[in-house]
Amino acid sequence: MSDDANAAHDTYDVIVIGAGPTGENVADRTAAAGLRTVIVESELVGGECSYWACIPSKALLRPAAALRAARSVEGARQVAGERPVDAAAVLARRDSFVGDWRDDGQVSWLDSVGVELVRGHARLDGPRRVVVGERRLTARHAVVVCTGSRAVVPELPGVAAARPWTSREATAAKQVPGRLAIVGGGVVGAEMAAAWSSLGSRVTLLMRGERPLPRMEPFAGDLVADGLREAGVDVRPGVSVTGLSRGDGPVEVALDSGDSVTADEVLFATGRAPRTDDLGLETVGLESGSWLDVDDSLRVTGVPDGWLYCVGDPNHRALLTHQGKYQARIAGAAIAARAAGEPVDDTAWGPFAATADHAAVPQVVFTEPEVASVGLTAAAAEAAGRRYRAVDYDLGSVSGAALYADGYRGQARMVVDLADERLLGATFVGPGAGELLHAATIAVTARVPVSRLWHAVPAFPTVNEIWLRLLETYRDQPAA
Ligand SMILES: Cc1cc2nc3c(=O)[nH]c(=O)nc-3n(C[C@H](O)[C@H](O)[C@H](O)COP(=O)(O)OP(=O)(O)OC[C@H]3O[C@@H](n4cnc5c(N)ncnc54)[C@H](O)[C@@H]3O)c2cc1C
Ligand SMILES: NC(=O)c1ccc[n+]([C@@H]2O[C@H](COP(=O)([O-])OP(=O)(O)OC[C@H]3O[C@@H](n4cnc5c(N)ncnc54)[C@H](O)[C@@H]3O)[C@@H](O)[C@H]2O)c1
Repeated sequence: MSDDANAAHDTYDVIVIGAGPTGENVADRTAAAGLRTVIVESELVGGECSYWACIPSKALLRPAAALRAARSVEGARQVAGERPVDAAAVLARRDSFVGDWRDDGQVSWLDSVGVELVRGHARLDGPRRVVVGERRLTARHAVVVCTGSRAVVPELPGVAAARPWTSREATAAKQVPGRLAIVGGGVVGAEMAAAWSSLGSRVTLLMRGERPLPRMEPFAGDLVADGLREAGVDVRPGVSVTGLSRGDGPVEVALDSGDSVTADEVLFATGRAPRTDDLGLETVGLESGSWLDVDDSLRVTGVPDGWLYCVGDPNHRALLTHQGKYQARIAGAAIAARAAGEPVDDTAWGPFAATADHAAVPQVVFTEPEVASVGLTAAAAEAAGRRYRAVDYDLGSVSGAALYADGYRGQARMVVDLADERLLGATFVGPGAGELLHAATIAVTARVPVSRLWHAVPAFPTVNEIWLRLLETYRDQPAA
């Protein structure tokens, strides 16, 4: 092939960097719109979510949840018995969910939707240009950064020699450590404490704040802390790690209280950083290693001609797979419309605006009890200066919950905007609460008036009857 032919071959309509769930979805959308699309991946097609995050973590958590569900119903309890999960079988099931860390299945899918794959580390090299090893790719319409995030480990004395786990090792470990210390009480810390304690580790959860899950309603963190303690986790709020030491044996984790914790492994679950270093951002006037600001059509702000997009974790809007995939659908539609010279109206809630990122982000934390939330918490509504009312109800007191599990314990809250009596947010905590969430997501997204929610009748006897109780409480008990 002549040099000219090679150059033409490496010109695409759209170049996507990173084949995690968000990159795959952008590429799928632009290819479906008839745009010649290439995706570049430096590790495994499927990204963090498929191999070291969502999928393996949920695979580790689910068997213990199933066993607890059986044990919480008289009649089934007697058959389920007292034994813990079979750790080897749980790890083997996890391995099968991650395809033994091989990406053949996802590569075939890319092929089936007409997206070309280039393996290697991509770097920007000026406007619309991307370099991958020897290959130089050029984009006619858009380059989309979908590079995800990585775990942040704080720089503490002795941390490197302690060989700490991050979320990667915590989701991929092949052996159950006898003792596991976890630093950080966010979502990863809480879920991994639940998972590894169910697999037989003696877990100590160290957190600086009062309770786990500090961004959620306080009752959520309190109920999760109770659940973890009942599962045998040593939950220690209000402590900071000051240093670590490790020789050939266990690791010693020193605390500001003067105490220390001895463990076989230590996991740092202390937040994420964007994978935007070593990406050539400086060649297009952006700061290397920074989170990338985007508009609602996911275009990076401050880049002339609007050819650069960023979808998923590195735009820092919501570090969640489903939200990144939503952004991918929006960005894909906007890229295709702009490429076709069609007008892109990015009015809120239109096809080219990721408006839900600002108003209705759902999340489920798969601990015992589960936490399911969408929209604003009461504290966030307060901080946003909204006139709101928080309505609380004991989730365990609805008939559906009593039938679902003996002694069902849980709590629900809805946050109502008093300006127009529509939902701003909702949180449900309890066994299986994740499955309650989507009705709330629809109510918050569609801004359904409370008066109309009265007509949305929950089936009897399901846990969804909580909606009726929350609405009755809102109607019958005037705000304090
Ligand atoms: C332990 C854990 C559990 C989680 N559980 C959930 C959950 O249950 N539900 C949920 O919604 N979210 C969950 N998350 C969050 C979720 O994993 C992320 O939000 C999601 O993976 C983001 O997708 P992404 O496509 O933006 O990035 P990623 O999945 O990180 O994919 C990015 C891809 O880009 C590639 N890449 C990076 N730089 C380059 C480059 N320069 N060149 C080429 N390729 C590159 C990477 O190799 C990677 O494959 C969890 C996170 C963690 C850590
Ligand atoms: N089920 C899910 O939806 C799910 C599961 C896991 C992760 N995720 C996503 O992944 C992202 C990352 O999760 P994460 O738990 O790593 O981050 P996070 O930001 O949720 O929590 C990190 C916690 O570590 C604490 N921390 C930071 N530095 C510390 C230090 N030096 N010492 C002690 N504590 C420290 C922070 O105060 C915070 O509470 C989250 O944004 C979450 O949305 C989602």
